[in-house]
Amino acid sequence: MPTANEADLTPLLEADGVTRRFGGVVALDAVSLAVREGEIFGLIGPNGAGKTTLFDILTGVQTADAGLCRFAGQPLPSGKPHEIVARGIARTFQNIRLFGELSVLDNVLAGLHSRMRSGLLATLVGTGGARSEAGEAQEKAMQALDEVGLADRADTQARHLSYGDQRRLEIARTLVSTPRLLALDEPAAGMNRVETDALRALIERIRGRGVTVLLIEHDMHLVMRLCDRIAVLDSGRSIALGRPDEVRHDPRVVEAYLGGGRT
Ligand SMILES: Nc1ncnc2c1ncn2[C@@H]1O[C@H](COP(=O)(O)OP(=O)(O)OP(=O)(O)O)[C@@H](O)[C@H]1O
Repeated sequence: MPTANEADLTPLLEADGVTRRFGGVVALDAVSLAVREGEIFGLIGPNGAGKTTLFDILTGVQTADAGLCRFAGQPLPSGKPHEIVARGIARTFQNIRLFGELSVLDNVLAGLHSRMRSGLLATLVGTGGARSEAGEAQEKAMQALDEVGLADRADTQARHLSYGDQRRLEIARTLVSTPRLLALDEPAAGMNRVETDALRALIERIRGRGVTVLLIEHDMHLVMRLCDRIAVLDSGRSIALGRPDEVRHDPRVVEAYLGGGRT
């Protein structure tokens, strides 16, 4: 049972009975969870558990067959990623999606242009309004790069960044939309321990600014140290939810990870 204090915490993002099928595969089977404002919430589970599918539905990349998602108490539009970004949810993807030939700064600006009033063409042509808007965008992009520790690499081509830095650049791209909730899909994938520790400090800094963080992650060392609460999915069902120390010792979780030789 939640304590009185815990019950008082308002959910920011809710999934309520979310179901998704692919032919005969039930990727999500009436999954419900609530991410509270200001927390770092981890979504874990063995391969194929349904984590990415849930992430995709919460961020409008896929639509649910049944169930509802709410953000700040309002139903989330289904299958409309741009509207969802406008509501204050930003996300990264499991596979890095950068423009390798563009500079680090331009990669962040590319994320901003879609939201600028003047649009990319006016900015390139250089109309007055577009110029001042472009100046603001540049400033915002540099702030985001500073926040992730990449300001000194602004002119470097993205493809020359280390893997860990590319992942941090992806986070910078999301920060320019000043999200209220940041959803990170396997942010530590492919990172070494030093990079992962830096990532953990970065995510804690972002949360320190009041941003709620939801992440999918396979790196248990990171998840257990970083997250306030964790939900565990297995075969499309939510099998456990709680603080890291509660989840770690839950027999259903141990079975999900170790049963059947899965990792
Ligand atoms: N586009 C699709 N078409 C058919 N089946 C799919 C599709 N996307 C996901 N699935 C299936 O749905 C289930 C959940 O997949 P999902 O990718 O959400 O799991 P996951 O927990 O993110 O796994 P991983 O940790 O390996 O990324 C799996 O059985 C998967 O094969």
